[in-house]
Amino acid sequence: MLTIDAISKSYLDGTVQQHILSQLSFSIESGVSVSIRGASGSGKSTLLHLLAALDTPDEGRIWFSDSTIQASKLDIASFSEAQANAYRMSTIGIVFQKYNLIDVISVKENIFLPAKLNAQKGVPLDTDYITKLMADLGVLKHADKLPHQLSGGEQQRVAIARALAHKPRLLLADEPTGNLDSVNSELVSSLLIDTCSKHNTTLILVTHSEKVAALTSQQVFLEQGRLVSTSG
Ligand SMILES: Nc1ncnc2c1ncn2[C@@H]1O[C@H](COP(=O)(O)OP(=O)(O)OP(=O)(O)O)[C@@H](O)[C@H]1O
Repeated sequence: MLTIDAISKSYLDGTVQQHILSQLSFSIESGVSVSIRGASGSGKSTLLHLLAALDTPDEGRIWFSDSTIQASKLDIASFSEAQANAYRMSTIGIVFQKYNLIDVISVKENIFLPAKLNAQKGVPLDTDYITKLMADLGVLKHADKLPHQLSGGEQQRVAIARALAHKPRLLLADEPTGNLDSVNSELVSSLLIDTCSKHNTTLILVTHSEKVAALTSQQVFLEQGRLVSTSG
């Protein structure tokens, strides 16, 4: 379960304190997909950064527990630098709006690269699992191509495979289909949601699209850093 417990975050803008997230609380069962919507500037990416331990809240706690995690629960907001690095390396995966693929290496090498780097640090590399993942996401047939030889939707499916290759327990996706047309956006979002569900990976999906949000099992809506509604 992921529990966001009364987190607040503000930034200093010149001399003015900007309150981005204010006493935000909600929780998500393991393996469930959740969409986060809200107007531009409502704090969606800020929330994802906190969940990724890339930043810390001013107040509040973030807990993550899962049957695969040895500690009873992870206290994400209180991680040391080393704990945050280990968490980002093994527990979570991230998908961005920009695919961030390396254009001089093949699709297959892109997908395997982070998993291979993780393997050097002791995270097991499961080649059969990654190959199956590539097939499920429809990119196995493109394995030897360079990223620029693929369409935007295909490139994002490669980025999703890369983010899931080390079997993260939590996948954070920040407007992953924001660059795609609506048909591709729904197709890639469905694949993302189904793949996470199949592997019991909790998915947090930031989106502006009502249609994409409707595909997730829980919907959260932020307004000026506050939760205004949840459904599902
Ligand atoms: N590191 C930072 N320093 C100062 N201000 C920041 C920082 N990160 C975010 N902000 C501000 O926090 C506010 C919320 O930003 P955030 O990116 O979380 O919004 P968002 O809901 O994801 O918006 P969008 O839909 O446009 O991506 C914005 O006004 C932004 O300028």
